[in-house]
Amino acid sequence: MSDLLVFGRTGQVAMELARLVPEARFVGRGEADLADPAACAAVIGAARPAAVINAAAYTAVDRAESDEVTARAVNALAPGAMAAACAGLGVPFVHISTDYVFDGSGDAPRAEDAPTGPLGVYGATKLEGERAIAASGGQWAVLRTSWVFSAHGNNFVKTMRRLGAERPRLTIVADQVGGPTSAAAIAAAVVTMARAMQADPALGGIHHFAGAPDVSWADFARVIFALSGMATEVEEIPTSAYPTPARRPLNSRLDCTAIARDFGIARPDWRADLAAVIKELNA
Ligand SMILES: NC(=O)C1=CN([C@@H]2O[C@H](COP(=O)(O)OP(=O)(O)OC[C@H]3O[C@@H](n4cnc5c(N)ncnc54)[C@H](OP(=O)(O)O)[C@@H]3O)[C@@H](O)[C@H]2O)C=CC1
Ligand SMILES: Cc1cn([C@H]2C[C@H](O)[C@@H](COP(=O)(O)OP(=O)(O)O[C@H]3O[C@@H](C)C(=O)[C@@H](O)[C@H]3O)O2)c(=O)[nH]c1=O
Ligand SMILES: [Mg+2]
Repeated sequence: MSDLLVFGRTGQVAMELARLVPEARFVGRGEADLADPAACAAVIGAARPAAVINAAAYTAVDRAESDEVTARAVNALAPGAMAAACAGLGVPFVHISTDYVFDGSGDAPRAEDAPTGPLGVYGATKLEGERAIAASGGQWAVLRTSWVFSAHGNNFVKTMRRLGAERPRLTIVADQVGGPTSAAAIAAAVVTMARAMQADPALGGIHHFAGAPDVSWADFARVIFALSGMATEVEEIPTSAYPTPARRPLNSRLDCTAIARDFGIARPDWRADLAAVIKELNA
């Protein structure tokens, strides 16, 4: 896709997009700061791309609690401005959102129309972004995903390998359950969606996409250590024993049937993707 414009250069998903569609135009912070929504719209207006993917966001969940103004500009106002600019050009806009728009109650996987109820500023501003995009009147899609990992940037896999190398035993929450998702699988999904939307103007809307099977962070950590050949022990703790500025949902399970039906995209097995990422980290 040579006429594709991507917001983000250095993030996990942006880096995987650069591998997948190197011919796309990648817009970094130096070219458009998402704290300045009008600047983002101006970049789209000047470039006149055939489709836009937004892979940039304010993802520091705890920091967002004390930095709400910036988090809102980046996660809500800028995506809204991007979607409006795409609507003006009549081109598809694909955005990425999060399991943190939900309150995490119960233990059933959530469908796209399940009631939202973010527990913190990050989730609340991401939800505001979804709503601003939906109000744009153009052709848009929002991919809600969870627990992203890759060989680049900050993520739980890299944190575990760093902490596990320093300590024989780690305490990890076992009552938060979700689907770890590789940035590579997300990149492939959003490119597939953008292409399909170009071909069919009726396609779009919110779609859930997460790796399978669902696991707790503690179980995820155990597989990270096993595949890394590390002997680090995992002690299971409840969320109440791991206080953080932002509350996090306990149940992050996403029902991913709609994306299979509408776009032919299946849930990726995170264990296979994790093995590939660990191989890359070891190389
Ligand atoms: N990480 C996760 O676990 C999850 C992420 N998501 C969503 O997936 C998407 C991609 O996330 P991921 O790849 O992990 O994100 P990362 O945190 O790895 O990267 C974020 C990207 O956004 C850019 N960015 C942040 N602030 C600004 C700004 N003010 N102006 C311009 N660029 C900015 C960063 O640039 P710079 O390097 O210059 O700061 C970076 O390229 C996001 O929408 C996120 O909300 C959804 C579920 C889980
Ligand atoms: C480092 C560490 C974390 N934890 C817990 C904290 C948290 O509940 C869980 C995961 O830690 P993280 O810092 O990766 O959590 P967090 O940054 O909140 O991850 C989230 O990021 C945003 C951007 C999303 O959209 C979500 O899908 C999710 O991936 O593990 C432990 O229990 N022990 C530890 O030693
Ligand atoms: Mg984090």
